[in-house]
Amino acid sequence: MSVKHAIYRGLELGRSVLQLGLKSGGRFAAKLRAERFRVGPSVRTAQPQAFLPSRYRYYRTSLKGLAAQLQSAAFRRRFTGGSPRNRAVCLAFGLGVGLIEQQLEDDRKTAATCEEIQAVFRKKRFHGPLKPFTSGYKLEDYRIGKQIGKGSNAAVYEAAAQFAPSTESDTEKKCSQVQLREDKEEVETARSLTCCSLKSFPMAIKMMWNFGAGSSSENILKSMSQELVPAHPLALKREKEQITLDGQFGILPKRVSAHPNVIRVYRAFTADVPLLPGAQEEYPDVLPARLYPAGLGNNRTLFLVMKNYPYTLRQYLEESTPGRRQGSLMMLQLLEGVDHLCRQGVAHRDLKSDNVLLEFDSDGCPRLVISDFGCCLAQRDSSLQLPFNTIWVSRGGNSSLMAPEVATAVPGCSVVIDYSKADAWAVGAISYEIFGQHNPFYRAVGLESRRYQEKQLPPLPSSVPADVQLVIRLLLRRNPSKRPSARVAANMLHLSLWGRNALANQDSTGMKKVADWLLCQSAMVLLKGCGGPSGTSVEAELQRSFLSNLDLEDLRTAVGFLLYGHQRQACIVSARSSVTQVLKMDTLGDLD
Ligand SMILES: Nc1ncnc2c1ncn2[C@@H]1O[C@H](COP(=O)(O)OP(=O)(O)OP(=O)(O)O)[C@@H](O)[C@H]1O
Repeated sequence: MSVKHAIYRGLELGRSVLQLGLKSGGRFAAKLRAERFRVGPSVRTAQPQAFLPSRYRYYRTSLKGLAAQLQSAAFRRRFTGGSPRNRAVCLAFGLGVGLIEQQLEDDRKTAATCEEIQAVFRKKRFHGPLKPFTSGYKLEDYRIGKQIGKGSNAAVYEAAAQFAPSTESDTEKKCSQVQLREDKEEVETARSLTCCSLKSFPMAIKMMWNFGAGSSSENILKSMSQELVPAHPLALKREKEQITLDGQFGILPKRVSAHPNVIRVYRAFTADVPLLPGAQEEYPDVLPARLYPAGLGNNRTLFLVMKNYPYTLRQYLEESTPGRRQGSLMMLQLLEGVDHLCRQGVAHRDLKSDNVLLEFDSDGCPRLVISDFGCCLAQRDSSLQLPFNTIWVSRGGNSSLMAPEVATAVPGCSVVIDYSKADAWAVGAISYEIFGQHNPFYRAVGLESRRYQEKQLPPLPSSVPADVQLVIRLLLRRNPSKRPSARVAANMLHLSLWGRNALANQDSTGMKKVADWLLCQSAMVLLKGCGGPSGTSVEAELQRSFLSNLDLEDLRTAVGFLLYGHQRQACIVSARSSVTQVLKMDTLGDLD
């Protein structure tokens, strides 16, 4: 073996040890975090060694031991005393081990940076879009306007509080700003009409259709409990809450905290079904016999009060095609919303463009809000694993957008469906609609989530940024273990939108440049937050969401995916690259 070869082999060996080190380092990151919280919130006040978990300390000590051995006389005699080849191997191996130490130190610093940033941004909690109000637990508390939507389980009406006569509100101001920014004349006319309506009726009331739940409030709340997952803590009247918490009728479902991209239910109450506009023409069968003799509905039902949004995502996309940046921001909001739900142990299970509501921020950027939790999985233990032992267990709504692992599950005694990445898959499919294409899993294209092959996915237009195309392709991977989580996919979009410079000349192991970028980004978001209304823009909300959920491992995975995508892209663009090279990279990508 030549000296050149020997150096090469030594470095390879060192690199392998380094990679092993990084993997183990990652596994210990969570422990490291836990330990740090035990010691105290500030890293600077603790001695670096004090917050290292014991296995991590052991690991570092072993590596140090290894390095020491390398320097020991016996070791030197054995390897360095011989040929130049042995000396080269030894030198390179030592270099590898030195790199590990440095890498671990960098990792520790980056993890600490992530946690400090996270702590700062977690303190600023998001409060819902409507101003808090104290009344509103009865149907008579509201003025009800025209019908604004209808699904298979409910009709939705615009509403205003009787107890708060409408004044020049925030909604009004926002509307006029949106109107000013709108350039297309016809859209302007439609939107100003919508805005007038939103001004008079800033709320929406969803009246559930009640067939089988009976007419007692407890039974209604129990059978429609999933609708309460996005409910405000004060949504139910105190006594009702007590009955449902302590009474014989079981407990309320878990509830998710407020998030800019998840609907907030402000009030939930039961009341007698009223005869609302269009009821006898549009949904006579679900009315109680008192209102329509042939009706099959029960006398009482559940009402949910929310903010009134001017569009659903589907309606908006029927009249507009978002540009590159706006489309990326819209997709990112869905991923942030899904990640928020996942973290709280909730899977929506019925994501589609009708179940996403849309309004505009003060800059005219669409803000997306995930709504309709009627099919969600929200288990008390926050697990996203559903035992699937009989065909009577519901897999969720809308079978066209059911992730492959859900659609192909066959019931059996120890079968469990894992929903942790199912909503992220649906976001991948909806993203086609956001970028002006047919959803590949609807009739026009006709793929079936049960049996499609990834290579059958239709190409996206070249106007869609390459990173976004990569994220969509990854989200639609059949195998959930090869699919990024919503968090990782969101991180990829954040990095692509705001952190491209941090990725230049970056490899997936060293994260120092990314950590520096995170610090700059945090400072910028904090400054913007102090500067007034820009703090409530969609972009600012997204950046805060990202910074409050930082995790080194998720970030590293996102960087890895993006770098893989960039290399692949460079390979394709390069005139010299051969098809086999690109194919080889794709196989590698499939393996990670
Ligand atoms: N807060 C809201 N603001 C404005 N429109 C709304 C709101 N909530 C619902 N809608 C409209 O009402 C429609 C039906 O609402 P929703 O999807 O919640 O009903 P559903 O019967 O549970 O639907 P599904 O058929 O998906 O089960 C929506 O597609 C939308 O058009």
